[in-house]
Amino acid sequence: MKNSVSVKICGLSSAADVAAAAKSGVAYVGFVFFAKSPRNVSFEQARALAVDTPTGVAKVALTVNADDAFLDALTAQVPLDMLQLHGSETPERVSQVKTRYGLPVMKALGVSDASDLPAIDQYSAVADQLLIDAKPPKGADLPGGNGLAFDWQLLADRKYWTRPWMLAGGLTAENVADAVRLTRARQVDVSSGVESQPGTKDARLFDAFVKAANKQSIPSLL
Ligand SMILES: O=C(O)c1ccccc1N[C@@H]1O[C@H](COP(=O)(O)O)[C@@H](O)[C@H]1O
Repeated sequence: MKNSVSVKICGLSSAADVAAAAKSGVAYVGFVFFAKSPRNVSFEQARALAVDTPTGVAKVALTVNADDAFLDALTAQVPLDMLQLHGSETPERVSQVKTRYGLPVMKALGVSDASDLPAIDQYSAVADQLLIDAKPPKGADLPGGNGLAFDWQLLADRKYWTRPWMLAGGLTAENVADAVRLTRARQVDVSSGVESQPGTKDARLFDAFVKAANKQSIPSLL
């Protein structure tokens, strides 16, 4: 049966991990293009991984405040299905990227308290998808991928967002069912939670994560 909560595993850097993620039933695989990240991959590495990604699994490139020169080179060299903008890109920049590259754009937005929620609406008007992640701690090297969760209760009473959205931040096989139940997320994203150490995925955790994400799913009426 098809998973009703779509899972993205981010920060993949080996062909074996991409194959294992696809076998676990993920909807998306993510490749990180951010030099400071332990999950950073080169365009050449990503191209090889993307070419081998099974049809039906969307290939997402995660970038952080990337300029046009970087995105021109990335999109020319790596076959992609989506761009994930994980920096402080403005709504105007999201629109520019969408127009220039003709790819769906997912904008990541950090949440630590209720005051972070109104800004999400501005992006809802321009991005194809939203990714709601924990805000990184002050002074952190990485704007995401820190294995930190935020208070999911903040999303429990949210008003309707007009775009599909994904929940991220500190998710693991142990907590993702609770996160889905509280937030009613239909898509979840994980990186650190399926790793044995930063940057090293543990493919044995992929199945457990995908299963746990779907544990609380509402049964289909069909
Ligand atoms: O994973 C990274 O190294 C990374 C680097 C820069 C920006 C975002 C990054 N990861 C994204 O962060 C979230 C949450 O990750 P985690 O599960 O808490 O480790 C996820 O969207 C990753 O795609």
